[in-house]
Amino acid sequence: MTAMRLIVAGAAGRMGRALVRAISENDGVALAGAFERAGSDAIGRDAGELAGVGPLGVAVTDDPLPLVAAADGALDFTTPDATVALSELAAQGRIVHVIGTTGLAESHLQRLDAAARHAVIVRSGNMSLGVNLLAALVRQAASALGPDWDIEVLEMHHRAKVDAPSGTALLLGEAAAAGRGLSLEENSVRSRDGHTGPRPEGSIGFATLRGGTVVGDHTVIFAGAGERVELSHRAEDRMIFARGAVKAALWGFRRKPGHYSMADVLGLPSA
Ligand SMILES: NC(=O)C1=CN([C@@H]2O[C@H](COP(=O)(O)OP(=O)(O)OC[C@H]3O[C@@H](n4cnc5c(N)ncnc54)[C@H](OP(=O)(O)O)[C@@H]3O)[C@@H](O)[C@H]2O)C=CC1
Ligand SMILES: O=C(O)C1=N[C@H](C(=O)O)C[C@H](O)C1
Repeated sequence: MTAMRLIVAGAAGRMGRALVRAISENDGVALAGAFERAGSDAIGRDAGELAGVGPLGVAVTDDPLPLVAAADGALDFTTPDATVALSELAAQGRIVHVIGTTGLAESHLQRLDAAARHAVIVRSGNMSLGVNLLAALVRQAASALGPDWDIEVLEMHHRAKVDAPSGTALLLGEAAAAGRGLSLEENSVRSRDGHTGPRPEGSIGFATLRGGTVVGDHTVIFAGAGERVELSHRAEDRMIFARGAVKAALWGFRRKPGHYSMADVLGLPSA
């Protein structure tokens, strides 16, 4: 069987390098290209050397267009604007676009939906098996525990993370809201400061911590009268996300265009 040809966006980034490593360890996929932001110091360097797996004969470029034309899929953990631009190329090339990028606004999501008419988009705020299982458990707990249990989502990430709450925290919030039959948008409290007044009934709160090199910690707290239930996930290695992204690409290969989630890939209930 011929390997699925994958390209990596943001190949010099923290996740980009993990993605190149994940591709190099999986015989079902092959690295067909790697690109970075124009002006990046990584342009011209070998993607395998950047990733620490030795030379792979794939130089980092700054032009995704010819790469998309010769690929079956793209793995993309970059920025919202870069992701939307790549989704338009993925639609033209009718390829799989696996998106891990977080911090997307409604306007970005609308453009991804448009691209998903022709591309197979698999997008998730967290590509790990553990977090997607956690989301299913959170949904179940939110439904079983009932409205007098307050829900708070706590997350901590490394000092370089630029968006908050994390994509995972929002995914877990969506799962909790689905379990309660609520809209997250209408019930979330994303920050607190000063005289906030008491906690609005039925709200889902978010708290964000940043520091050091933390890969990603998430806890959903169900706080009842006199007791608490806490469901947690701790990511110890970015390879869990990268291997999940490769799995998503293989799942999406030759599937019909659409906007899918990691829950679809893993066969788990989605929020
Ligand atoms: N869904 C999931 O499972 C996970 C999602 N993430 C998300 O992935 C994203 C990236 O995270 P991380 O790897 O830590 O961040 P990094 O900043 O380390 O990597 C992002 C890379 O993308 C590059 N880039 C920026 N613009 C473009 C462009 N137009 N074309 C190509 N490359 C570009 C950056 O280049 P430069 O630095 O030169 O600007 C950088 O090398 C974040 O949104 C993060 O939240 C992270 C882990 C898991
Ligand atoms: O930026 C990160 O690092 C991570 N981002 C994702 C998120 O926003 O949830 C996933 C993971 O927690 C790491």
